[in-house]
Amino acid sequence: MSKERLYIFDTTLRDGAQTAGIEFSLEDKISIVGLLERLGVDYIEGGYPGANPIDTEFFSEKRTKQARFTAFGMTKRAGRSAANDPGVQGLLNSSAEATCFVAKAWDEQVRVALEISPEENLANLIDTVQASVAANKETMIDCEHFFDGFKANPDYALSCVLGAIDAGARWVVLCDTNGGTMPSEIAEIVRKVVAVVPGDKIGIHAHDDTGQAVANTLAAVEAGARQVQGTLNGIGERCGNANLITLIPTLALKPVFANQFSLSISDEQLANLTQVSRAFDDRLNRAPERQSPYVGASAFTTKAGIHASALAKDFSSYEHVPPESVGNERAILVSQQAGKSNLLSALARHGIPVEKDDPRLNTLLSNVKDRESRGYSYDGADASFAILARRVLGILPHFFTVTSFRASVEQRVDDAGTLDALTEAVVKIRIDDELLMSVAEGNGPVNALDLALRKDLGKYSDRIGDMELVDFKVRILNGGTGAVTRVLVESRDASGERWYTIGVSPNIIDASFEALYESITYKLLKTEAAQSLVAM
Ligand SMILES: CC(=O)SCCNC(=O)CCNC(=O)[C@H](O)C(C)(C)COP(=O)(O)OP(=O)(O)OC[C@H]1O[C@@H](n2cnc3c(N)ncnc32)[C@H](O)[C@@H]1OP(=O)(O)O
Ligand SMILES: CC(=O)C(=O)O
Repeated sequence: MSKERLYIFDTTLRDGAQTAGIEFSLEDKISIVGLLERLGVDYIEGGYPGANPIDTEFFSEKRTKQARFTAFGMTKRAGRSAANDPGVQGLLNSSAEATCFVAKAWDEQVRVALEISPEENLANLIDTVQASVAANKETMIDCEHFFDGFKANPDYALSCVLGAIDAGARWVVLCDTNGGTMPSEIAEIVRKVVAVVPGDKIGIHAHDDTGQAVANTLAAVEAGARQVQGTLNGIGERCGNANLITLIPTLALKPVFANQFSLSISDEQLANLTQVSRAFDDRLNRAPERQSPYVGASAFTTKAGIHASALAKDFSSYEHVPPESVGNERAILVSQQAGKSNLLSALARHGIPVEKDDPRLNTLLSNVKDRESRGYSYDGADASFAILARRVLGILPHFFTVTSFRASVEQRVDDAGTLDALTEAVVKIRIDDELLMSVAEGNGPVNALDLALRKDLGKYSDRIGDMELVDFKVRILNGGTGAVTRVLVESRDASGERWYTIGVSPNIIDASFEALYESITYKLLKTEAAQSLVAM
């Protein structure tokens, strides 16, 4: 059976640009087009030429290679022709291949917000579509407030859809502008529209004000709409738009949709999904949501021992799709919720072979659970787990011994009252029979300790030369007098690998030093493995 085509329309650069706190530069826009083309969407709505200098420049040339480059704007204003409307002409004279004009489809809103009659609004819509079609643009109408308008006056809302189609629009997009419509209402109204207009001319644009934009979009598709609009990671006005990063894999992988529809997105492009979503967050300078469907770091992660045991036998036990289909990874964590299956999986990841009936596994498991009850948290500190495991299994090489360390912070106030801080750390270590002492100044005690510890590591110095501390997080557990401090250190080296180590103590300096010490130990373990490979 041949499949029906479903079109993906991205509005990250237009509705997404209406997100509070997000402003795209020209460079951002160009780079985001690159991400969208890696995914393979059909349409990229690049913004609103004429509305601001960046969008106008963006539309001065064609920015897409495969996707239809689409310009957004509003229908012509009352009292002038489309030819004399600079806003409409801005779109028609742009490099866009397609245009998408917003027109109100709720008669009440036409009277209140535009202060014109519904008939005049409809005439503006029709004139604008005709002008755009005459300019050779693939033309779309976004029917603003369509669902609320349909509930209030279905005849008027439908007359906007029919007027646009008769005037030559390729698509009419039904917008849940206020984002308050329920999936069952969306389905019912879309069914009524596709009873009079072919579904392959109808699109859906849903906002997420009740957290149901994706559900509303899927309901519209099931009811007959054939173009879906949305944004990367669901950004957009107020609570955002339908999240394409959730919609695309659902449409591509879930049999209820995949058996009926084909998309422009290939399996190879779908496997870029996680990378695209994370690269987009990077560009927005924000951390990716761990629990995002399909692409979050936790999307295919399990902590529970019972689940890890079943996953080891059959991945589909706790995975609704294979993680690699969307470019994500499976992870089985070690924590208080773990069983031996979690340990075996984590040990295998670190290249430590242990049999399931090895009695040392029970010792390791009780060690993990005991330490977690004291504040350690190994699910975020995999490198510390590798060190603990090697220690308990008796296979941790002895690199060096810290014989003492000290950090001091001195505040000096000069005669003018200016405060000057001096932070210094001293670390003494023993390597074989050699005693080494390093002193360093830093911008805080942890920085000074880190610098002192790494300053002279004797025969190991050249093995840690490329590592650096990337992030440092402190958390106080159990407030009050019994408080302990948990420190998580993130490190990386020239290979690009990042690793996480943890320290716990009532004293923040001790906790930090433990995490720093383990970070260096992990790096030495890495290089030890590399050296033994070279020696082989
Ligand atoms: C539901 C949506 O998300 S629609 C997308 C909304 N996006 C944006 O507005 C972002 C970009 N917008 C802008 O930069 C500016 O609003 C501009 C450049 C488009 C217009 O700026 P201004 O000319 O100063 O108008 P302003 O923004 O104050 O008001 C919008 C005007 O358009 C009119 N208008 C709104 N929708 C439409 C429409 N579909 N068709 C015709 N006119 C419309 C309004 O009645 C109002 O007219 P008025 O100035 O006579 O009162
Ligand atoms: C056009 C649009 O973004 C809306 O109606 O929500």
